[in-house]
Order: sequence, then structure tokens, then C-alpha cells
Amino acid sequence: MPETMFAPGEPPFLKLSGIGKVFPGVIANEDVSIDFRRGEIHALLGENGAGKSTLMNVVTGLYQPDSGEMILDGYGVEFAGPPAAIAAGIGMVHQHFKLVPRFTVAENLALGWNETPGWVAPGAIEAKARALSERFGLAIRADARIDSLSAGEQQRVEILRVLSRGAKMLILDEPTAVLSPVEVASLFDALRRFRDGGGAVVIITHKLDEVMAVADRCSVLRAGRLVGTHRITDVTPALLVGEMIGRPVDLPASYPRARPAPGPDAPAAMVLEAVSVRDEAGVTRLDAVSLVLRAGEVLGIAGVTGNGQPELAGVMTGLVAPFSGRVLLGGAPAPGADPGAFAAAGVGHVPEDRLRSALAPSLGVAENAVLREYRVKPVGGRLAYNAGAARRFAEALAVAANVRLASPTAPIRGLSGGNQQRLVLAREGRIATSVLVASYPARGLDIGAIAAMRERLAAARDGGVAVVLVSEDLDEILALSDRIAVLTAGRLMGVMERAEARRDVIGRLMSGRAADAEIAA
Ligand SMILES: Nc1ncnc2c1ncn2[C@@H]1O[C@H](COP(=O)(O)OP(=O)(O)OP(=O)(O)O)[C@@H](O)[C@H]1O
Repeated sequence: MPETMFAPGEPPFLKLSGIGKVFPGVIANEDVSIDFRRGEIHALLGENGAGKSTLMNVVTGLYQPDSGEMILDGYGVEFAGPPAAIAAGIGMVHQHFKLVPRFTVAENLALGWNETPGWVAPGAIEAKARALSERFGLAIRADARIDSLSAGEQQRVEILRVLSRGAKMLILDEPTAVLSPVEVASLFDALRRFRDGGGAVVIITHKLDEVMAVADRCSVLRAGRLVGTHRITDVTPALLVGEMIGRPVDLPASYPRARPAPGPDAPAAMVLEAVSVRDEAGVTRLDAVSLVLRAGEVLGIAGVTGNGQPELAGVMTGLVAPFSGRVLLGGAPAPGADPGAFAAAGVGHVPEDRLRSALAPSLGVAENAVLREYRVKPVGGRLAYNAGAARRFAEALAVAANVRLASPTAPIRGLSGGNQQRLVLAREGRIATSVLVASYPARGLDIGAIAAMRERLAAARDGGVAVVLVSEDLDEILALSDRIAVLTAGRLMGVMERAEARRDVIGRLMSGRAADAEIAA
């Protein structure tokens, strides 16, 4: 392959040679050799469970490889732990930001500076934070508290924190999952700038359009092994998908219905009457939202993240009690905050933050599979917890979710992010006989799993379930929904039938520009 982009003879920043990593019952990486170079953005691709995170955990010193070598700037290295990798200039930006919420941006950045003295004037650390922000082209508000920032702003702080520790290589794990399109563009600008200054970037992502837009080269893993490394100019998305899964997949543009969409007279699975929610500080997060969920429809909730989506999903699933207004479930008033009662009434929930909200990370796969079955036979019931039944239930659920389990007793955090998501989806889909609320269900899923997830939602819809799809991906909403509601700053800006839905109108409502425009009731 001709390599004109890079100076001949210059060693790669980090060379992986024959890396292998085994967990009990699973070969996570086998004989992986990749060069990560200065001045390039390298995308790491692969299906859920292909071994991407494991490989990056080896690179960042969290795991020691069982075989193979790492060569940094021409010299063999072994990292005893993450501090050694950081000292060598390898920085990781995690999906869950490691920031202190109650500290300001500048304070969080100062935590990463070795030379920060015990006491320092706020003005001084803010000035330093601003200088850092300018140097790397990442806009921040130095004096703002982390918990007042959007996901995109928090991510910029996280990246700056990593860069301030002298990172020469930046590894990002699905960095765009929580970002709005504008934030994605500004992240990519910052990555290009870092690359153009001689930095090495590795980006793990499932979004092929982003790979094509931002990466210089990409490597594809399948079942722990490297399938190939390519220059982006030499590949197409279809070729990459083929390499990732070893067979072609078809992503339908829309999901045909088995029955006609329910009209306004269809039975209501759930009704929200002027529901408002306030947070702990008394700020209104959901503002007098009225909605009818019709049995047998997909209702898409479009909106930029941070506009009341968790609160809306919370009142629909019994996690959050309305401050005012009420929720009717099957015609009867629902109890305030009682997720168990909602589940018993047939309401399933795939929350936004799976590992923290839907799963108990240190418990086994079986215990997580049955988390919602404790009141139900044969797993739970009045008398006891039946461990054998729990294991069998977990195994059946894993088969249904297409997840390969090494052992049902192994901790769920050992499963790849995408496989955790598949299990939650299967578990909640089982419960949801009446309503299924799915928040950002595609997050972390590979392309084949996205198709399977959408088919599952469409099947629930055809089975008479009211499906609520919360997403900021308009293509996804338009592909699946029968009706589309737009949520902006906690208010419902409009609800429209799919046939009448127009992208530009939804976009305008999402940006809050037509605050009083009611499109249809
Ligand atoms: N700590 C661990 N203990 C046991 N098994 C593990 C552990 N970490 C990863 N695995 C297993 O190794 C394999 C590779 O997982 P990994 O998380 O690296 O995949 P991935 O490509 O990052 O997937 P995703 O796209 O879903 O995040 C999976 O089968 C996973 O279950």
C-alpha cells in the first residue's frame, strides 16, 4: 500500500505487535498488530464484543497483554498500570467522564496538573484553563460548574484534562454518542487540530459516516482478531461493514407495519395529563406535558439531549414522581414513583445510561437478567430466590438477545457495552406488554445490532405495545415512528403524524425557534 502521508522511516508513535488478551472462557484479543502514527486519526471498528475496548485497555495500561509487545517510539514498553501509560503520553477520554460535578471547569482541570500547589487563587487556575482552551481550540467556560454543562461541554473539559497531562495520543471511546450534531462538528475540528499538530488520535465508533468524515486510516477487529487496516480513501462503508460482520447487512430505511397505524381513537396505553417535573433545586425540567400513548404505535420523542428526556422517560416508567399533573396507566391513575408497580403493569424501560441505571455492574449476568423478576415466579415469589431458575432464565435471555455468555455468574461489567445493551433490551422487551420506553436505544450498538433492535421495537409495536422512542437521531425517529413529538426545554413543542412530519419543521422546533407553533394536536 503506498504511504505518502507519512515521512519514511519515522517509527509509529505506538506499534502493537501480536497483542493477545484472554479472559476466562473468552479470547478478547488475538494476535493484533496495528501501528498508530503521529499526525493521523485512526478509527477502530468492530461489532459489539469484537475486542476494541479490551485492546484500548491494554494500550492504556489497565490490562496487561497475555502475549505480544507494544513499541513506543521505537522502544518496547510495558505499562504496569494507567499512570505509566499516561506518563508515556497516552490519554484516554472515557464515555463516562471522570469529572467532579461540583467543581468548576478550572478546578477540574487543575486536578490534572502535577505542579498545582496546595493552594492557588481561583483567578490563576482559571487563567491557566483559558490558556489551555485556546491552545487546543476547545471552547470552555472556566468558571462554570461541571454539573451545569452540556454533555459536549463536559467532554471538552475531559479532553483538555487529558491533553493538559501532556498526551501525545488521544483515545476516544464512542465520543459522539452523547453529542448534538453541532457538537460533533466542533469535536472533529478539535481532533483535526490536534492531529495537524502531530498528535495521534484513536477513535472507537460504530458510526461509519463519522469514520469516513474524520479518520485517515481505520482498523477492523472481528472476534478479537484484526481483519484489516486501511486508508479511508481506499474503502467504502459497505466494505467496512462486510469486514466487521463477515457478511452483508441490510438496514431498511423504514420498518413496515403488520397492521395500520392506530388512529386517535385507538386505546390509550398511557396518558400524561399536564405532567410537570422539578429537580432537587426546584427547577422545572418538564413543563405541563400532555400526551396519549396509543397501543400499537411508535411515538418518537425528538429533541436535543438535555431538554427533559430523562424526566419524561422517568414519569412514564415510575422512576420519577410528577410535581404536578398525573399519569394514567391502563385508564387508572398510576402510583407516583414506583418502578416495580409500572413493571407489573407492563411498562418496560431501556434507560439512557444502561450500566448505571439498568444494571448492577458488579453482580453477575444472571442476577442482572432477573433484576426485574424478583416478584415473579419461577425466579422470585413470596418465599425465595431460585438461583437455578435465575441462571436458566439468564441463559434463555442471552440466546434471545444474541449474546454469547462465558458464564451466567460472571460480572455483567465484563460484557462489552453493546452486549449489555442487547441484554437490557431483551429483558425490558419481555416486561413491556403495554408500554416500552426506549431512550437512545442505538447507543453503543453495532450496525447489525441496530437493525435487530429496530426490528424488536417494530415487533413490539405490531404486538400492540405503545413504544416510546427517545432519540436525537432524526433518521432513526423518521424510520420507526408513527407519530413524532418534539421536546425542547422540557416543553412539548408539537406532536405530528409521521406522514406530515417534515425534517425542517422538526429541526426548527428542536432548536426552540418556533416556541409557540402547534403543528397538530
Ligand atoms: N473484564 C472482563 N472479564 C471477562 N470478559 C471480558 C472482560 N472485558 C471484556 N471481556 C470480553 O471480551 C470480549 C471483547 O469485549 P470488548 O469490551 O473488548 O468488546 P468491544 O469491541 O469493545 O465491544 P462494544 O462495541 O460492545 O463495546 C467480549 O466477549 C467481552 O465479554
